[in-house]
Amino acid sequence: MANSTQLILASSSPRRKELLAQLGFSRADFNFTALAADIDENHQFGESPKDFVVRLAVEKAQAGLVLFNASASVESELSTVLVLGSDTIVVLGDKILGKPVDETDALKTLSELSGHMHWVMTAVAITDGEKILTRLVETQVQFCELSEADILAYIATGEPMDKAGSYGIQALGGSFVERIEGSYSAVVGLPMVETRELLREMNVL
Ligand SMILES: Cc1cn([C@H]2C[C@H](O)[C@@H](COP(=O)(O)OP(=O)(O)OP(=O)(O)O)O2)c(=O)[nH]c1=O
Repeated sequence: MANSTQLILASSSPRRKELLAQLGFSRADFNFTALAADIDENHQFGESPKDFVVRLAVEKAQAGLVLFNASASVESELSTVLVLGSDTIVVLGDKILGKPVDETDALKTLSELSGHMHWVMTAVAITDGEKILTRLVETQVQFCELSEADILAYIATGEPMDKAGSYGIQALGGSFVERIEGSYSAVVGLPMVETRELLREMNVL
């Protein structure tokens, strides 16, 4: 990674941080800074799930750039800044399922996912302040049948509360997943292949 390029991950997700770090294996000088870019994540009336998730990834990247620039030192003003944002949603039929607002909501979501196939959509956006590149990755996930007791025991672990669709495929929630068709890393929050492509296009890797 050129010394004059600073990569920022506009995310507070520890999973995205881990996945992005894994992409730097071929560059000893690969590094990035993570900062939380809080945006309004409300769905707009009439917006398709695909447009919604891409918009949020773009807005996170743009908000991250604004935040970074606001705190940048004179030295860092001389370098190129690239900011990466990402967003994940679960889509069941025509319903968008984000993170649960509370345990009752998690129970409702997991009951709906039980025994059914849903889509996980993850978008990634990277910007240098002038251009913005995006990728959208859609993955099909089939859940096994869950009893209410299974769901309540899962909710009691606390795992669902910060995750889209109220589950984490990378942890206990993985035991509900019968099969997936698509990108595992995208379900976890950052599609590795597509993110690597974007970083290559921006000359980071
Ligand atoms: C479906 C699924 C989602 N998730 C996570 C990925 C995302 O972190 C989260 C969805 O919320 P997001 O709003 O996409 O991200 P976030 O709020 O966690 O982080 P950021 O600061 O980048 O906005 O759900 C899993 O960890 N495992 C899964 O199996």
